Amino acid sequence: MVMTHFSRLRQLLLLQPKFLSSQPRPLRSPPPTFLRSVMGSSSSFSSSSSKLLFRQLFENESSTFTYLLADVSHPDKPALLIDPVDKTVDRDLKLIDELGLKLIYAMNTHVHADHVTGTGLLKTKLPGVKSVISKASGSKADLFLEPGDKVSIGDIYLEVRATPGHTAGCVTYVTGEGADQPQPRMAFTGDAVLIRGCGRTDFQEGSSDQLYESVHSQIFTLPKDTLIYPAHDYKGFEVITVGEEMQHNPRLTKDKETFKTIMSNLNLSYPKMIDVAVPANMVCGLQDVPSQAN
Ligand SMILES: N[C@@H](CCC(=O)N[C@@H](CSS)C(=O)NCC(=O)O)C(=O)O
Ligand SMILES: [Fe+2]
Repeated sequence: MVMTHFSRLRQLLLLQPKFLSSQPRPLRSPPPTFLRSVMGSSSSFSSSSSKLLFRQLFENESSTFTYLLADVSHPDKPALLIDPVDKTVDRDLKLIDELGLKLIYAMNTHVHADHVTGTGLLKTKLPGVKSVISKASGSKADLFLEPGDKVSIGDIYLEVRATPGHTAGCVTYVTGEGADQPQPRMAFTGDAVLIRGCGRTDFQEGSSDQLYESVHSQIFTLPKDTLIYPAHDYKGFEVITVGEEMQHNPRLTKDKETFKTIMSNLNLSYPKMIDVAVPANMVCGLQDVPSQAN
């Protein structure tokens, strides 16, 4: 499904009329607080916005972060997942059930090369969930995003920024601007920016020139206190700020030519699962079930 633009203020929420409401918000009990805790592969923390529920989850084999966001002040508690992994779908669904959330969107930042996305599996287990990816990815999904699009759950939204370079279709999702939105802002950078690193650029139409431009124009221009949540971590980090990464990223702080030299000398071996993962992820992770691969 290709969506049209309306002043780039379009929100995917419009496709979910039940979440459109002009009614005043019902009075509710004191807002829940979500204190930071690091327990196994899951963590959460408080936001100045009482309506955001946030969880950072980890998949050990591919070192992938999955993010759960929900608007818990909305009666339906609408939720979305960013970069779910097939192997941890049951964990994610159990958590969603325990928290009483309604999963609306299963989103990817890009076509992953190292693991199979959980979006297709989520759709089979929770019919009604919409898979979401950038139009530029060329992958199958229910909803295709373009730069400037907004994905809403309740009153919270994610803005889509094109950050190609690791792959041609990479996007970064940034929480909305404004008093009503989570502060500080949060940027889900996929593999564009990793903490003290960045995504490799040697396959999937990767380009170090493009990645450098993407990061410097779309991510390092965000407020310095913006929290960066990457798709992977190989070094024991969980979250960092834009300001800190602008100062300490060993690759992206360099000038572009030095960056390109660094990137062409990484000498990384290909991800073990690349030959399985990329074809699977081009069809939402369900290459063997074509009728459900959207
Ligand atoms: N060893 C892992 C793959 C590690 C890898 O290549 N990671 C990617 C992100 S997943 S496409 C990457 O961009 N790494 C950058 C870096 O500097 O490490 C496996 O076999 O799966
Ligand atoms: Fe990747």
